[in-house]
Order: sequence, then structure tokens, then C-alpha cells
Amino acid sequence: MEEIPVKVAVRIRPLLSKEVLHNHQVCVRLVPNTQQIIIGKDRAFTFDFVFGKNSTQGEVYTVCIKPLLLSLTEGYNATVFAYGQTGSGKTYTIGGGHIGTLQVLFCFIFFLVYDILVRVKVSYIEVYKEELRDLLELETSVKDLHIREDEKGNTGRILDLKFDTHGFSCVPELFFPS
Ligand SMILES: Nc1ncnc2c1ncn2[C@@H]1O[C@H](COP(=O)(O)OP(=O)(O)OP(=O)(O)O)[C@@H](O)[C@H]1O
Repeated sequence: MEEIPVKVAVRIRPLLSKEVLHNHQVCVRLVPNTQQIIIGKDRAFTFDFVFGKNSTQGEVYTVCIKPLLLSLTEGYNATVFAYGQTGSGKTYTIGGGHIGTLQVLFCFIFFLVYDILVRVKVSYIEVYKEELRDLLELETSVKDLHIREDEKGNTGRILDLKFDTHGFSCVPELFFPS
């Protein structure tokens, strides 16, 4: 079967306490042992991965993100983004895992690369309506940020971490494309 480069996962979040309090009803459920969900009575949708309301951050990370980190070390580009209506759980799902992801990436680098200096560039930007917020530099959150490309093709504002496999040291350095 042809390998499709875009994979879509759906994660169902539990009802929040305030929703329970207001007697909101669950309108989506998993079909056991399939990659399907049912919305309402009978509207079935199939995804590459489905996660139920009791799924953990670790499960989502292991299934959806970790394989991408492996591909990254083989030279592929990878993008993960969360899409959904407000309050559906995008920040919850994506927001907390970045430190763990960086740790795993550094471990891969440590085991795969010897005797050279590896540079990892990270940007962490929230797009809200038409506005950008740099989540690595909260003081700039009120400033007007624009995504641009510099002459080397770097986009956005990046935190430049020099990773020395000998010293295991990280030197955070701010880098502003002009
Ligand atoms: N899987 C989950 N388990 C438990 N609570 C969750 C889960 N997903 C989201 N929540 C809770 O639901 C609420 C809304 O989630 P979140 O803020 O991540 O939504 P969002 O999609 O980022 O919303 P917005 O687009 O408005 O920023 C939060 O209180 C969050 O803690």
C-alpha cells in the first residue's frame, strides 16, 4: 500500500467538570478495535490513529511523535500541528511535551553523532487569530512578531541551542533573522 506522508490522529478529551456540572453530554465515542469514531448516533469517521478520553500524553507521544523524531534523524522534515475548535484540547495535547521531545532528540543525537558539534534550532510559536506569540520569550508576547525567511532560509525567531556531544552542554543563544 502507498505510504501517505500525512497522518491524522483524533483525540477525544473527557468532559470538563464545568461541562459535567452543566449536564453536557458526550457526543463522540470510539469504536473498539478500529481506528474509527462515531459522532452522534451513527456518523462514523476513520483516522490513522484514535485516542479515547482516558488516553495519556505518553501514549499520544509514543504513537504519533516519536516515530517522527526518528525520521528527523534520518534527514526528513516533520511537522506536527493540532487542529480543532476552541477548548478541544490542542494546547493540552501539544503544549506539555516539548521538553521531553527535546530530551529524546538530544539522546538520538548523542548516540548517533560523534565528534562533531550539532546545532539544534527551535522555535515555539503560537498563532492565535492573525497574531503570533513567541512561547520561548514571553516578554515579546505583546510585541508584533512576523514570520520571515533570512538569507539562509531560516524562518521565524529561533532559539539556537549548540549541542556539544562531548560536553553534553547546551548554550541557548537568541537568533533573530533580519
Ligand atoms: N485529554 C485531556 N484530558 C483532560 N483534560 C483535557 C484534555 N484535553 C484538554 N483538556 C482540558 O480542556 C480544556 C481546554 O483544553 P485546551 O486549552 O488545550 O484547548 P485548546 O484547543 O487549546 O483551546 P483554544 O483553541 O481555546 O486555545 C483545558 O482545561 C484542558 O486542561
